[in-house]
Amino acid sequence: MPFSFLESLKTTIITAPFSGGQSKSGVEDGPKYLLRFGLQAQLKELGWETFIDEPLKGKNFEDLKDDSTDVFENCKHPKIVGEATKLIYESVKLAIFNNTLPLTIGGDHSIAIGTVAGSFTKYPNAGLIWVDAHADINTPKTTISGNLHGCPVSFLMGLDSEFYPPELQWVPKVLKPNKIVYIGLRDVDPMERKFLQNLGIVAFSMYHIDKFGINKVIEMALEAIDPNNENCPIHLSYDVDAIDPQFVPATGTPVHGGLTLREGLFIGERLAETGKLIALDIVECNPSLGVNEVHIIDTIAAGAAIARCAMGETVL
Ligand SMILES: NC(=[NH2+])NCCC[C@H](N)C(=O)O
Ligand SMILES: [Mn+2]
Ligand SMILES: [Mn+2]
Repeated sequence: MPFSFLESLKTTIITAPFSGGQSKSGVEDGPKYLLRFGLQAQLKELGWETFIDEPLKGKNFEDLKDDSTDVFENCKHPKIVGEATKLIYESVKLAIFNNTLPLTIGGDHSIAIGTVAGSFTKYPNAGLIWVDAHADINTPKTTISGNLHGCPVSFLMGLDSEFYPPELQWVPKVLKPNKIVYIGLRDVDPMERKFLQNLGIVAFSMYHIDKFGINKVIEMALEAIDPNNENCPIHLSYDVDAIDPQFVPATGTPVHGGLTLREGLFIGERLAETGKLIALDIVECNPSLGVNEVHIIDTIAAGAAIARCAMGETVL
């Protein structure tokens, strides 16, 4: 039975118009564009009862990005990242304890600090599937860019926690290394690679997708986070830059050699089929980075299609 963790098909679309985890502006418009594209109506069409929560409403995080004092060591904007992710955390918790599936639409990937902390509070044995060109497991100590969207996984695991900015010390360390699996990696920093190796984190890069095919990779990913078949729930955190920039050009840190659009959507479809999805994030759609209208539409359409596929468009 699809979506076995839900009493009925209910979702809370949580808007996370936040760009403070990186330096390019425009990614805060992702939620607006996805909604304007008709995401809510499309999910209704699939049979979902939809609610909307806007936890960052009335906040002026974009203006606060100009505050040059909001730095900690080499981390940029820890104050606003701390505040925004906490609000998102509360919203995801509320949605998930109300038996709705939180669909959080970003915004940059730093927001996953809040979404994963929220979903794992209800489902501590959940597994996290991180679809991304990047590992996002830098710590405030290892980050080269200083951008916190490159660090959410480390905060959720509590890596290098003695170096955390005060505003991010609230983050519960909910994630164990054997409960995350990556799909789509192709741009991993040297220190990130060390973490993956030392912690034994299972990661399927583009190499593995070429070698085994996407279906086999997903089977192996599912097995990695739930080796004893204990019906572990799944949180899917989907950075659209996992998909090749020829299909998803309007994103902040594009990397060539990514998933085809079909491979990217198949991940969603296959996870819908498991019936175990309990939370979903779609992040890093940045309409401002489209060179033309087609780039913007392709990117937003892909973001919406990922959500629909993961929520049963093809297999419900
Ligand atoms: N969510 C993302 N797009 N992250 C990109 C991170 C890139 C790089 N590894 C960094 O830490 O800055
Ligand atoms: Mn990425
Ligand atoms: Mn990411």
